[in-house]
Amino acid sequence: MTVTIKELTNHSYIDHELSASLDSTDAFEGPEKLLEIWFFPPNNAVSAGKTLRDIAMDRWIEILKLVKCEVLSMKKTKELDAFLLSESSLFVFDYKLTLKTCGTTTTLFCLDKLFQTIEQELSWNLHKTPDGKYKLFKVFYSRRCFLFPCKQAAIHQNWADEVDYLNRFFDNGKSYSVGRNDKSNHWNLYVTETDHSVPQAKECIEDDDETFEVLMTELDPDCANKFVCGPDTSTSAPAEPNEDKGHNLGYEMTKKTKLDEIYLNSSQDSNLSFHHDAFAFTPCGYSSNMVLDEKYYYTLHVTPEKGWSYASFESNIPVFDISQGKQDNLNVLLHILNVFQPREFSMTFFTKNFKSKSFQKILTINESLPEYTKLDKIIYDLDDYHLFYMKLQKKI
Ligand SMILES: C[S@+](CC[C@H](N)C(=O)[O-])C[C@H]1O[C@@H](n2cnc3c(N)ncnc32)[C@H](O)[C@@H]1O
Repeated sequence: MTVTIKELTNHSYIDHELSASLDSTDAFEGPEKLLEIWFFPPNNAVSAGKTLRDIAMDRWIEILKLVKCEVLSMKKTKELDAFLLSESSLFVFDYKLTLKTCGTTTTLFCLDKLFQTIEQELSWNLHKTPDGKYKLFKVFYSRRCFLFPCKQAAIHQNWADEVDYLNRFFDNGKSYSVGRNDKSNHWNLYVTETDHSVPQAKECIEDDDETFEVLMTELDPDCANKFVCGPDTSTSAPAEPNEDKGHNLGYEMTKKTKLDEIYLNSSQDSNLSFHHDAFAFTPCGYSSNMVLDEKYYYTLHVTPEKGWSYASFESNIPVFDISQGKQDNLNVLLHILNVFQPREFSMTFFTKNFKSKSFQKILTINESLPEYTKLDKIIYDLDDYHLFYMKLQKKI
């Protein structure tokens, strides 16, 4: 069950007008700001009331306006809503969300409105400290160094200002600068200490949450070209009223580059469900969300322009477990590197389970990448997560 044309007409929401009008020819900041908020612990069963997935589309549009991005389309699955944005993606689960935005978006400016919306629309009583800061289960905010920091708005121009801003909302955050600072290509992380006072079900099942991210720069020009569609010269309307050119081309790019075949479980003979949504920008650029087994996602975003080419991959799929040991993150990484062939890339892997086969495999992953030299390799023991970071460069 790899990507099928049928899925093109299977959106829960689609903005055809926006899809037809997006165009950009300026230098573009591919590297994303990544915000992940866990309002309650995983598998939380405390709240029998509304969840984040009950927030209406027009509310999300208002919240995202503050971030300076728009919703292109959305797919609802049994356990998550996957939004494809004009600048990357938003994934909304019952009690957590992941917002990934690139360009000159102002990600953190949505926090106030987001919390207000949650309190008003969902009647959640978000816990606060006496000085009015939010006590949420866990918050992550991360990004690599920007390619064009001066183009960013206000607080996003430098990490210290972003941390100050986050500290206005949370009182238990820690900030890390990961990797060499002298090369202007390190990676930053802000993470709050897990708040165990947040109410949770007595029999809350501990989740082996893991996230794998690969951030690539200086893509091979031929590989990058596969994500260029050129100026829109067509005057004809899309074949189907439920389709638009951006989504049609996104589908074709996904198929041609085999980005729908990264995980074995998305193949025909798998019994797990697979949903996808992809968009090709004019004249170039690509974004896609893929959802496996109704609750796991992987997302890819590509800025192919020469001079600032960039591609990112992020996944919360526990590949070793879900494939019953047939596939691991090395196979996933090799597939991605083959599609983009970057000159440099960094990867991060978060897991709660230090002893898992996935984490043990990741620790030596560079030994299986003979074309690349390791620049940085760092492990952090963070509260209840372990973080692995590695930066690599192609051998000349
Ligand atoms: C949104 S996509 C993917 C961004 C992503 N963060 C990445 O990894 O590169 C960005 C690519 O689409 C192109 N693009 C074209 N029109 C755009 C628009 N209206 N908004 C954002 N990107 C646009 C950009 O020039 C860039 O090549």
